[in-house]
Amino acid sequence: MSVRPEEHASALMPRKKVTIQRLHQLRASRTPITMLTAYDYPSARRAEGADIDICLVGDSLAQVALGYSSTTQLTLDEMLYHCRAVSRGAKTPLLVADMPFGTYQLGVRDALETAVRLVREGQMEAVKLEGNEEIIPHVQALTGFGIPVMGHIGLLPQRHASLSGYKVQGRSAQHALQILRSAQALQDAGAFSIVLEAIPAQLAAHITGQLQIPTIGIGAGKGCAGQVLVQDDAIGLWAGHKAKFVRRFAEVGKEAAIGVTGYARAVREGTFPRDGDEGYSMEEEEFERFLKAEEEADAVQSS
Ligand SMILES: Nc1nc(=O)c2c([nH]1)NC[C@@H]1CN(c3ccc(C(=O)N[C@@H](CCC(=O)O)C(=O)O)cc3)CN21
Ligand SMILES: CC(C)C(=O)C(=O)O
Ligand SMILES: [Mg+2]
Repeated sequence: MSVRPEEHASALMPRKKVTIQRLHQLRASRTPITMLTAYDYPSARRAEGADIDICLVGDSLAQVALGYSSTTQLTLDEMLYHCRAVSRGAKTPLLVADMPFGTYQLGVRDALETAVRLVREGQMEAVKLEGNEEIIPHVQALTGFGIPVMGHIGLLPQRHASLSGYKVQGRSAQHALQILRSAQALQDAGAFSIVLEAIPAQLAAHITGQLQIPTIGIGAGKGCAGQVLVQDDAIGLWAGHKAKFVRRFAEVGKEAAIGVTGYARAVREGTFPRDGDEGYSMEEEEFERFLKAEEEADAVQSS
């Protein structure tokens, strides 16, 4: 197989920062956009190493990295802490952070304050908000001040209570139309891209065709301009619920369990560490001198 010129170049040269303009080029050339979550330095390094286009510090970290029962428990300070770690590990991908639940609902001013903190303290380059018409003023204000905004429509995990769970959205003609209108309104408000979560593939493909900005799907079929997954789902590290749209491209969780149980067993069996191996030693003569020195010091003290 021949190596395409851009692949060859990327192997030799430092990768070029992914910009919003670059995302639009990818969409125009029908090259699928890759987006993946990262919650910390090592996961960000993996995203960087795989040439991921957009690195998302998703509020899914609430469940996946912090053990909360839903994303609504996450605080802005917790999100900022993870954003800083990700920004140290991923330099090339566009860095996007979810606006945590409760950090934009109180008003446009609240949204601006949150987004400014994510950019300034969290070192993020763009923010993502879940919502439809009700967030249009927020999107207009943020983009008006030059903070790029990614929309997120369809299944909105921050609203799992009012949605009665994590369910596919837009299966009726009426609801599908509402989702299309939301997408158009978000584009008009200045969003640079929109995540489409858990909606029928036909609807996602139709919305993608109607919009100028790239759509990024999760459980939305292959007709989107790009795809996003939670990294822990993609590498088989998340042991919790597996949604229908998840594919595990590796089984890291199983490997990790083998490593941890193997370590515990070896320590208990006395096979780790081995004599001489896996440790440090000093010259036998020097150790003898040490024992003698100890003896002499003890003798001086007891006299
Ligand atoms: N590990 C992880 N991956 C995610 O994708 C994710 C999170 N956590 N946490 C925050 C939200 C929650 N998400 C979810 C959670 C569950 C389903 C789910 O189970 N959906 C059903 C659909 C059932 C239906 O209506 O037909 C499924 O069976 O896939 C979907 C998205 C997506 N986000
Ligand atoms: C799954 C993506 C779209 C997300 O919002 C998250 O990880 O929080
Ligand atoms: Mg999210």
